Amino acid sequence: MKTYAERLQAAVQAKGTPALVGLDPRWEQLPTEIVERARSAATTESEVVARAYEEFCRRIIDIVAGRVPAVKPQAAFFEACGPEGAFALARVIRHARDAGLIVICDAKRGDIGSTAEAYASAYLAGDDPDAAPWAADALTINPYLGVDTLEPFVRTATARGAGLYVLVRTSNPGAGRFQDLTADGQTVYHHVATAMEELAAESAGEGQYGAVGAVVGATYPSELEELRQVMPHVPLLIPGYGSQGGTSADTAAAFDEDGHGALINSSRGIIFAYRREPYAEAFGESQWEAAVDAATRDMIADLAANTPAAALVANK
Ligand SMILES: O=C(O)c1cc(=O)[nH]c(=O)n1[C@@H]1O[C@H](COP(=O)(O)O)[C@@H](O)[C@H]1O
Repeated sequence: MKTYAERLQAAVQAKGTPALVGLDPRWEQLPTEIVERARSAATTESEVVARAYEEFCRRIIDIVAGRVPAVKPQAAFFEACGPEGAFALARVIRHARDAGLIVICDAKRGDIGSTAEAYASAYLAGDDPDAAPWAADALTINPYLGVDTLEPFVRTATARGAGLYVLVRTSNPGAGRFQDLTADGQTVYHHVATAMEELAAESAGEGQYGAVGAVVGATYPSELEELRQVMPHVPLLIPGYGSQGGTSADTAAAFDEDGHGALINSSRGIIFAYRREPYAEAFGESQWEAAVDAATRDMIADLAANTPAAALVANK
């Protein structure tokens, strides 16, 4: 069995980019053709929405699978349409895995240890897609309940070759209200980072990166720089690029000199590219898939031009 870090590194190297496409389907922004097809095929409103989300995400996966190493389905949007949404999410994850992509399920779970165990076995399939019903390679985790609640996730991840991304310094405007509080002379996020580094170093073995990753927002570049120093064994997931204002240069400190160590996520900026310039003018809604492809290529080029991810292209 390969570890998550090994599989991730191979996927990033093969595609030559750390770009991560976020699958955040939003009803009001879906192309009309998809909405209409779903309406004609389903009866209840939640069936219509779930069917539309599934088709939209499958088609995005088909476009980006040749270009990027990973996708990040956002569970919230699927959960919002009830049981049909849960089935749709499971099928979208499968489809992405069948397309050879690493799948990070963004469900931000976290609970007392015995409950965390159930979450871990539900989501963390790791190397074997049949090992869990939501067959993800990795899962986002909320660490607020304490390190003991992370241990069941770490055990399952290590046993199955799966990964975790623990919220350390989030991208939202209010992130600092709790995360920047200081205790024992350090910020709360710094304490969380120190604990994640210990867990990652334990699971890294001989390798540079472990199974325990961290989420750090692109919208806080100086915190990102600090956190990369604190967590040398921790693979990073960086949201906030694009729609939230983070730039490629803001993410540069996340990478090692070979261009590994971080995935940079963009969700709305890619999947709804047809709704914003320059893609709206160039493609429009009728060519929304071409807009997705162009926005993905532009993001890949931007990361290669302004971050150490350039080394991935050179070594491809
Ligand atoms: O865990 C995450 O992915 C996450 C953490 C964070 O600090 N900020 C953040 O935006 N996210 C997620 O990343 C995605 C960002 O979407 P866009 O702003 O559309 O690129 C959403 O699915 C968010 O839930």
